[in-house]
Amino acid sequence: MTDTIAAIATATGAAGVGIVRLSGPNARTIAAQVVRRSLQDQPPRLLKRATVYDPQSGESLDDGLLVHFIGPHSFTGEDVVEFQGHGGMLTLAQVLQAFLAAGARLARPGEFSERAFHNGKLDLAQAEALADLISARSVAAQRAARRQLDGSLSQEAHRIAAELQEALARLEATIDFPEDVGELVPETVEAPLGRAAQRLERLLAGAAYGRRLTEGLTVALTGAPNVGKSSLLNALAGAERAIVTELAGTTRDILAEELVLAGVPVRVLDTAGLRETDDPVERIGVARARAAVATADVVIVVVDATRPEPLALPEQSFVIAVNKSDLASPELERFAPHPAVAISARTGEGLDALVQAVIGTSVPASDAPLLTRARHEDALRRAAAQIHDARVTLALGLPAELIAVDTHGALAALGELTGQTTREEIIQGIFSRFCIGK
Ligand SMILES: Nc1nc2c(c(=O)[nH]1)N(C=O)[C@@H](CNc1ccc(C(=O)N[C@@H](CCC(=O)O)C(=O)O)cc1)CN2
Ligand SMILES: Nc1nc2c(ncn2[C@@H]2O[C@H](COP(=O)(O)OP(=O)(O)OP(=O)(O)O)[C@@H](O)[C@H]2O)c(=O)[nH]1
Ligand SMILES: [Mg+2]
Repeated sequence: MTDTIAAIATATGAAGVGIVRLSGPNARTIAAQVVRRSLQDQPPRLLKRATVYDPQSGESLDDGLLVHFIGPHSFTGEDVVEFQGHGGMLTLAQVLQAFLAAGARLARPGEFSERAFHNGKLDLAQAEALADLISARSVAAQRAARRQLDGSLSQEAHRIAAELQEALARLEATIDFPEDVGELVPETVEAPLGRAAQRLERLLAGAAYGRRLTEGLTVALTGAPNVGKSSLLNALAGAERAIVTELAGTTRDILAEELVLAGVPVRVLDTAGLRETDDPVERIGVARARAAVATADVVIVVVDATRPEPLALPEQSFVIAVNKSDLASPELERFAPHPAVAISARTGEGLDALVQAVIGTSVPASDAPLLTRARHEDALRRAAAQIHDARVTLALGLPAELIAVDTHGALAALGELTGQTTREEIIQGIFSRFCIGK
């Protein structure tokens, strides 16, 4: 029999109210033992007062509200009981212990959502959206997660699948009933395949931005001393965070700022200017600067427009910011073929262009669903490649069987988005990265 699982569903820490949640076939009997009353005469989905008792000592642990849901009409699709008690680390932990002592098992991270998925309450993309919603660090990321949770991404996947099914129906009719259906009319297969390809392309166009929204980005500022790295950090933050002076070698420690740039959560690292120095403190700062730059997703190499010096370019993706454009007009050509943007940390000129270059992708304008994970993009790229193969095969006038194989492959890749065709290990990997109680 399926285990009945329990976990604290709310964040631990000082809080007004907190929830302990149970899900599984014994949820009601376990809860009845702990609150020492039957749930028989408590209607589902209705809150009622309840006191939780320690099953060993009989001592009362907390006084709160209890609600139960009868499967399949619950979040997980199983029987669910929630106790809403006083928040705080100790009380909720004691209530949880009482449920465990009465026969529940501690839930693994993501196990409630995993059960909701297996019971058809959520598809995989929606379950991922729940995790993304919880960890969203910008309003744009939160909105993307909400849209995905609503099922708009899944619906788009279903629309694409319907086009593929239409193509397959034509193909299979000519394969199975050649004498009734006659020759394949290529256009009847090409049209739905073309529409599917177009929809996929539109989704894939927003993938880079969507992934940045959920995953965020670490950006390091680097360059010679005094070029304006700290001034740029302050300009991006819109606040005087870093110390700025006209002295070279001002910054020593790494300063990290969590910003939201063009909707994307970005951790910006200001670092010490790179130079050879005898100052032992600055030397440590320079070593830390190099280490920080090595870990960044994108590096902004800041250069002073009044004395553009030769640069050591980083290994990873980077943008050259030619600063102090208010003092000297920057010659961007000298940095070709590398991406370079003229900016002034003082006047704010060029900062939007710099942010766009750093985010590395244009911000999609439409309200279309966004692909928010590498997993989605990978599955849809494989689907698009298979559709491409199917169309080529069709154009070459090859047998319907071959076109059908590619189209089936595309459908399978597409089904990974919603979990219809996703392997169990991958599904478990996805849920194991959720937080406890979700
Ligand atoms: N207390 C509490 N608040 C919560 C959650 C929860 O589990 N518990 N949620 C957890 O993420 C979210 C709400 N998600 C939920 C989704 C479905 C059902 C549910 O009972 N569904 C039934 C009935 C549907 C209906 O009446 O509209 C069903 O699907 O059959 C409950 C919560 C956010 N707030
Ligand atoms: N006119 C002008 N001055 C700037 C600009 N950006 C920075 N400065 C000036 O350049 C000097 C150095 O700026 P910082 O931001 O401290 O330079 P840094 O790269 O952080 O220097 P270190 O921390 O020493 O490596 C200061 O006097 C700033 O006011 C700019 O866009 N225009
Ligand atoms: Mg500085």
